[in-house]
Amino acid sequence: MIDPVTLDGQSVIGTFDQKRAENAVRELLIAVGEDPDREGLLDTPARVARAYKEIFAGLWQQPEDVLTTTFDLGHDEMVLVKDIEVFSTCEHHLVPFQGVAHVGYIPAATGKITGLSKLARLVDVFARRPQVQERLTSQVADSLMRILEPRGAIVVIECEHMCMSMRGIRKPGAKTLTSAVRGQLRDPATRAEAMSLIMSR
Ligand SMILES: Nc1nc2c(ncn2[C@@H]2O[C@H](COP(=O)(O)OP(=O)(O)OP(=O)(O)O)[C@@H](O)[C@H]2O)c(=O)[nH]1
Ligand SMILES: [Zn+2]
Repeated sequence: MIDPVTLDGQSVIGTFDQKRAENAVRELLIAVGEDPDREGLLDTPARVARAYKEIFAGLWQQPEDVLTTTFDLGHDEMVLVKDIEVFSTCEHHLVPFQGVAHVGYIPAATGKITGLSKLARLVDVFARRPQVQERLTSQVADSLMRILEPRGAIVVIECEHMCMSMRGIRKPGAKTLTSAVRGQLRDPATRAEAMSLIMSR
């Protein structure tokens, strides 16, 4: 057993092991009563393992890897990117949750601004891990605060969880909203301005 390493509040114990993932998928197929040696399933363990490598690629990335481009535009008012598509995986059932993220921040007067696409890349770093929506939301906000040192940050995520739609309680269409608000965006007027931008269609 490798000692866990804590990444942004999430501990991981190693890097991706393709062979081990293939063996696990083969075992799972046997466990559900399937024949992993029938023609249609022959390549499935390797294929699923590769898919998991992609789906969980964020486990081996750091937010610093994507918030690279920073520049000083002298702009010190709110920047908000909304409706960023999110695909993540619920850590309780390993099925997807999907929706949108809205990410905003107020740069410091002399502070750093990042490229708009980097905010979407930041969401992906954390979404591509086994997740709960609350932790995903706060990881995005906390890493923005740490790396860009803005005056404030707001992250709102709206998702449908397949573990609530396709199984269990079976309530398709139910949406979970989570928010993480930091720094000056906690001020009621500033927060209200951000929320009205987020909610406007
Ligand atoms: N807070 C939170 N809960 C989540 C998230 N994703 C899934 N869950 C919940 O995690 C819980 C796991 O509950 P358990 O009782 O251990 O599992 P279960 O028997 O499969 O529960 P059901 O889904 O109610 O059938 C469920 O209530 C899920 O809805 C998430 O992102 N955040
Ligand atoms: Zn779940």
